[in-house]
Amino acid sequence: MDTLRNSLEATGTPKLWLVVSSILLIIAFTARKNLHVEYDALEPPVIPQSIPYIGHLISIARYGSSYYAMINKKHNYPIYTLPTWTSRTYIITSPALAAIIQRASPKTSFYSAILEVTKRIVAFDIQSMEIVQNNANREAGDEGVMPESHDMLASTLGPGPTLNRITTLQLEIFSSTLDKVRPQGKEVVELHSWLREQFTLANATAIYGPENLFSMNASLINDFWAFEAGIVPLIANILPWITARKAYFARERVLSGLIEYVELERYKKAASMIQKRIAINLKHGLSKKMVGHGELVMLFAILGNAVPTTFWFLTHLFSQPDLLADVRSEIGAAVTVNELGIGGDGEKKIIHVEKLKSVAPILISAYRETLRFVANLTSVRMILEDTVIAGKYLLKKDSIVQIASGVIHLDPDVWGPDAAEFNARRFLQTNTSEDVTGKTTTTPLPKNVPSAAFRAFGGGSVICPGRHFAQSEIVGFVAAVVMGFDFEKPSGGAIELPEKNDGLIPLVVMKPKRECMIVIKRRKGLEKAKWELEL
Ligand code: HEM
Repeated sequence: MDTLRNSLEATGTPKLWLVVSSILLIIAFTARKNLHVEYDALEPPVIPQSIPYIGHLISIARYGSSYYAMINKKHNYPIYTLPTWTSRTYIITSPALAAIIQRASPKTSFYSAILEVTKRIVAFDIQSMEIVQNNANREAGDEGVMPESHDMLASTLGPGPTLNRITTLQLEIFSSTLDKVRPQGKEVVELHSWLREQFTLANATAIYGPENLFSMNASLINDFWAFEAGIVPLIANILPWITARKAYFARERVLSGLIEYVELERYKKAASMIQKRIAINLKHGLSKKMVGHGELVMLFAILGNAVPTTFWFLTHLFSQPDLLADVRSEIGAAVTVNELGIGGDGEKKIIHVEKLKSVAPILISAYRETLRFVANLTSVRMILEDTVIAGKYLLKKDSIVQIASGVIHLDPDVWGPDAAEFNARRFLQTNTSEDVTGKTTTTPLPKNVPSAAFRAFGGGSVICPGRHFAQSEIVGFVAAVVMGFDFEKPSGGAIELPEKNDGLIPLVVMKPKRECMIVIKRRKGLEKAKWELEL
């Protein structure tokens, strides 16, 4: 308890694992009798824990996703059971078993697993939870908040004119915000914060319209990221106004902005996917206030992974000068040049983002490799009925299954002996068919790697619907930065790759361990160029 007090006094916010472990320890000793869990001999092997009932929970809170890697190093099971509190979680580390679990089945459910977490993220009230949980697993057809919202997002964010409209707008906004970045001399920026600034308003404007909450009140941008940084303690929900003080009050302000957005019907100027989403929620009886709350999880989905993915994509490119030169030369083939008209100064250079798919295979391969390298999000499902998978593992009703993407992404048996290294060319293939012999293109998966092994966007019926948008915006943005700017260390020379933080609970793509200060400047000889992104 002294340690807990010291930690509180030193930081104002205690470390989550300390709070969780202290509280769980007290409850465990008082409620010992009710916590006994029987295991069936057919369940996956049980990993013993050092402290009864709570050992794994404390370790997950303390070591985050690296705890799964630690267990894997010791046991190397394709699936195992982690006893947790009054139940168990099954952890899958084999792509073959992941493929079985992510297949649509009435015995497993994504929504039953995530809606409780969503409730804690967005602070839904009890009535709203009843509404969103109603028919979430399509027991009675396709009506209900979750089925309708899922189908609508899958269609509006799938390839086609609606997606093209949002992407075009997003790229236009990036072109104009990047054009305003004209560093004077040796301008030093913290890269992650700089990217948050570039993405937050651009995404919100393209998707939530010109009257989005951040355009109406710019201070909410910092509040959104303060909420995001404290999302795990908010989900733990143990006196969050004390244990996650900064995030809790920042979320209150963002929620007020979202409620105002809905009440004043500012969404009427938003992209059609947001208009439709809000219409579905209102139709099913959510109050305007709770519809506002619901948009917080959407903002989190849009921004939470795109920003850190862009961070790693850029740092990998700028820390390897040879790779950077290769990528610049590839992107050059997707650029057309126009002289600026009267009053213009320099050249207008247009990067054609769709064209990058065919002319810039190393760039696209490096994007996928970045995702493999840093996306350690676990896919979760709830087991709705006792079920046996692969003919031998019994999974018990009401348990959670997690697919440990971080472990699968770095498994040498799946990706080869260099699995732990970043290889920008991993997703390249040389065509052998007669018409295009010798032409190098990007492949979704290297030879012999099963599709369930690339887990950045999850898989199965709930695979991330934003993946097409994410690729265009991230690849487009990175292409413009690479062509227009140079990054250097403040002390000079190529930047160093920051260390990944794998010690957090994996709700989003990994973040860097420390701040990453860089000098940003326009490329020599191209200082006056105006870069534009077109789909
Ligand atoms: C690099 C960027 C991104 C990554 C790595 C990512 C990753 C993921 C993952 C892992 C899931 C869960 C799938 C599963 O468990 O099988 C997911 C779901 C989701 N993502 Fe993304 N995402 C990204 C960008 C986006 C963007 C830009 C949007 C919106 C425009 C978006 C919208 C969603 C939504 C709405 C869901 C929930 C799907 C459902 O309810 O069926 N994501 N994403």
